[in-house]
Amino acid sequence: METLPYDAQQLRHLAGEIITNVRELAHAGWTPATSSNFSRRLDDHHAAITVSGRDKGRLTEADIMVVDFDGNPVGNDKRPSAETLLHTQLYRRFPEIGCVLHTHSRTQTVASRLYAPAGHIRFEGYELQKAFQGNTTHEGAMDVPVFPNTQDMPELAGWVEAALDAQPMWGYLIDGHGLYAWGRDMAEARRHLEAFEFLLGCELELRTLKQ
Ligand SMILES: CSC[C@@H](O)[C@@H](O)C(=O)COP(=O)(O)O
Ligand SMILES: [Zn+2]
Repeated sequence: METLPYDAQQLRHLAGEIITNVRELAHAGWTPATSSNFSRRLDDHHAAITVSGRDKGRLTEADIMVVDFDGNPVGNDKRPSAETLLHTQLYRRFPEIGCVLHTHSRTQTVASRLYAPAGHIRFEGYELQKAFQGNTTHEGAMDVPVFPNTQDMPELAGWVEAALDAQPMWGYLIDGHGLYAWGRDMAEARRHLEAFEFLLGCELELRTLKQ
């Protein structure tokens, strides 16, 4: 029998966790038309990630595959998410990161369009800023980068890398595309994702009300 370079039992556990959580995100309408992708760190060299193009609301174990941190399939010949590099760059750079979530909600997409010219969106004075790991107060500003969209993943990953050099962050937007958020485990990454969604929604609503 082939010996796999990762723990197959752990993969099954993480795949189950991805399937359950992503089904909930899909039912919230955050993964329209097969968009979005999701991953968990397996170990120091491998991640479990969604196969490209699958309906994220109906994932099964067959829709989760293993890649190395260069984005190459390991132990399978499936096609990993088109945006695999945006996941693996985080696992490679931050050993503490265990989960990366990418969604395409309407709120995220509209906000990305509105704030792309500024290059960031600022959250200031929200109690929910404390949902982000390390934040202990609503005081102070939190800038979430908004990158241009491109199909050139190494280019996009380069912009993300530069932003990570400049400031601690738990997520970013891509113009006309969606949101990336991450955390040490699934629960933390989801908390961050939900906090981003809520705060972006508040900013959009305030903009409308103020007009
Ligand atoms: C279906 S359009 C969205 C895709 O182009 C992409 O942005 C996305 O989020 C999903 O791509 P995938 O390759 O399935 O991981
Ligand atoms: Zn996407």
